[in-house]
Amino acid sequence: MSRAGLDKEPHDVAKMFDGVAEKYDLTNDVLSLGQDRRWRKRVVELVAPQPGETILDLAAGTGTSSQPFADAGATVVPCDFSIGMLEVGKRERPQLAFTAGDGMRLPFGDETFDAVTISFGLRNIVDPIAGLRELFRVTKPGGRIVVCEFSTPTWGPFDAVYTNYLMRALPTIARKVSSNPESYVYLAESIREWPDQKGLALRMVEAGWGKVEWHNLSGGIVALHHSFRP
Ligand SMILES: C[S@@+](CC[C@H](N)C(=O)[O-])C[C@H]1O[C@@H](n2cnc3c(N)ncnc32)[C@H](O)[C@@H]1O
Repeated sequence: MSRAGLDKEPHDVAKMFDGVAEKYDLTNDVLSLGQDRRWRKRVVELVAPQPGETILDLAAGTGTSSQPFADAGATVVPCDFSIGMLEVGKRERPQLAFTAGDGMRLPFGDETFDAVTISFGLRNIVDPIAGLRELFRVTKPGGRIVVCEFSTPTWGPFDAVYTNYLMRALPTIARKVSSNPESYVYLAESIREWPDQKGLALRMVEAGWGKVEWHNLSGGIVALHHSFRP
C-alpha cells in the first residue's frame, strides 16, 4: 500500500500519511517551491490568534501549521489521525498538545474552541461537509474558521500550465525527494477533483457556517476561506 484512492478510505489516507511523515515538511517546501511558508503566514494572519485563546488545528500533521499559533500566545491543539505524522510532530515539537482524532468524529466537546483551522486537510477527509459540521460543533458561537486548501487558478492559461505541473512534473520531482512518491500522484489527482473557490464556500454554508469569504494565494493555487459560527 503506497497511496490512498480518490474514495479517500480513512484507513488508507492515514496509512499514506504515516508513510510520508519523516520527509513531509522537506517535500512540501520543495514541491511548492517554498511558497508554503508564505501561505501559512497568511493563514495565521487571518485566524488572528489572541493570547489566551484556544485554537484547534485539525489535520495538523507534524504541527507545522500549528506552531505559529503557540508562538502567538494561544493554546493550540494539533489534531490528526495519522499516528506516523503525530509521532514526528511530538518529536519535533514536544511542547505542543498533539491529539489523535478523526475529523469526522472529533474527540472534543461542543463549543470548545475560539477558532478552528485546517490546512491542506479538508480535501483528504472522506466527507468534507461532515468534517465542516464537526468543526462547527466544536467552535464557540461567534468563533471563526479558516480553511487553507488547494484551489483553482483564476487565470485560464495559468491553470493549464499548473495542471501540467501537477499531473506531470510534480510526480517526477516527488520521485526524487519523497519517501513515497505514489502519494504525490494522489495529491495531484485529489487537487484536480476538489471544488473551486465558490464550490467550497457553498459547502461551508451547507455545514452551517456564516457568510464565507475567500482570498486567492499564488493566483488561486491555494485559497483561504474564512467564516464564523453564527
Ligand atoms: C497534507 S497534511 C497537512 C498537515 C498540516 N496541516 C500542514 O499544513 O502541513 C494532511 C493531514 O490530514 C490528515 N487527515 C486526513 N484526513 C483526516 C481525518 N479524517 N482526521 C484527521 N486527520 C486527517 C492526514 O493524516 C495528514 O496529516
